[in-house]
Amino acid sequence: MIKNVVSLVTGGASGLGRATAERLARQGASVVLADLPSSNGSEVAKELGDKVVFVPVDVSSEQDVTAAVQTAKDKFGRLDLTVNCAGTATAVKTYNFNKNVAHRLEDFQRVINVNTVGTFNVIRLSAGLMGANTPNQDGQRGVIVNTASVAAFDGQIGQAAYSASKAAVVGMTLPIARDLSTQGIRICTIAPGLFNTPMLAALPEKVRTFLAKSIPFPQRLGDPSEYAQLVQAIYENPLLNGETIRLDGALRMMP
Ligand SMILES: CC(=O)CC(=O)SCCNC(=O)CCNC(=O)[C@H](O)C(C)(C)COP(=O)(O)OP(=O)(O)OC[C@H]1O[C@@H](n2cnc3c(N)ncnc32)[C@H](O)[C@@H]1OP(=O)(O)O
Ligand SMILES: NC(=O)C1=CN([C@@H]2O[C@H](COP(=O)(O)OP(=O)(O)OC[C@H]3O[C@@H](n4cnc5c(N)ncnc54)[C@H](O)[C@@H]3O)[C@@H](O)[C@H]2O)C=CC1
Repeated sequence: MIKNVVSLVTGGASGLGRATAERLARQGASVVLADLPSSNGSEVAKELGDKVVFVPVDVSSEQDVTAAVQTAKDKFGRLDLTVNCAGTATAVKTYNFNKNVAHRLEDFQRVINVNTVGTFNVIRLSAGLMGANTPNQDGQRGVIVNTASVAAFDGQIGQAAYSASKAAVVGMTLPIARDLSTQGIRICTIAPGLFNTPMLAALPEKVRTFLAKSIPFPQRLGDPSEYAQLVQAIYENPLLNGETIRLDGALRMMP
């Protein structure tokens, strides 16, 4: 079912987005791979073949995302699947009493701007192009998959900004499913646990080991291909809509 699908994958140059672009391309889908101009998206797109096109995008920019959606239309004629993987994290306490310093407001705003505003920006502009599709026999015109995090539910010390930004993605999932239902566009959110990507590699080794040991089963970091597998399952199952799915080996993060 993935063959001939036209997709847009944000954050496609690295980690979960890259694995998703790879899986889609391998099965014959076309991919608009959107990532920051500073990323290696251009090289990744070349590696993945002719049907993968890199577009430099900051997901929080209306102009950039409009250009990415337009690329899907110009190069491939339509848009069937959008996967929001672009994201950023920070780890700072709300108030550090040892240093007598408050969490910088700009850091909080930056994380919300990319993870929440950026995700919504991509959703709203993708929906416009998907709405022009001819519906399938079930009335479906398109599918959107977002990426939250288990931190939306059990954020740790230092995760106020990140957790808030991801909880907002969880929160927007049902109302957007309702908004887009008239056009037959489905939307689901994946809340990953701990995946072996460059983002997680930024955590101190001690924290990573501690976190991995706290996963009930399987007691290891997730492989990005396992995230991509769920994206495909969501695309292929017509009844999945308005839901957030934890993909975490039953992890519940400690404070
Ligand atoms: C990416 C996802 O979507 C999935 C996830 O959410 S993965 C979970 C991500 N979790 C985080 O990012 C945790 C964020 N928090 C932190 O990094 C830190 O708590 C903080 C930097 C915000 C503050 O740390 P702090 O209280 O000032 O203490 P700090 O001096 O840094 O650390 C004290 C000790 O506790 C450890 N520690 C801190 N946070 C820890 C945690 N969450 N788990 C285990 N150990 C931790 C430190 O490694 C350190 O150990 P040592 O003294 O032996 O070096
Ligand atoms: N790795 C993990 O364990 C988990 C990751 N997540 C989420 O999954 C998503 C993907 O994360 P990873 O692949 O791990 O991280 P990553 O850091 O490997 O990849 C993120 C990609 O997003 C891009 N990006 C960042 N800001 C952007 C912006 N403003 N516009 C366009 N692209 C931007 C980066 O350039 C990068 O290529 C993120 O939303 C992250 O919060 C959630 C839970 C766990």
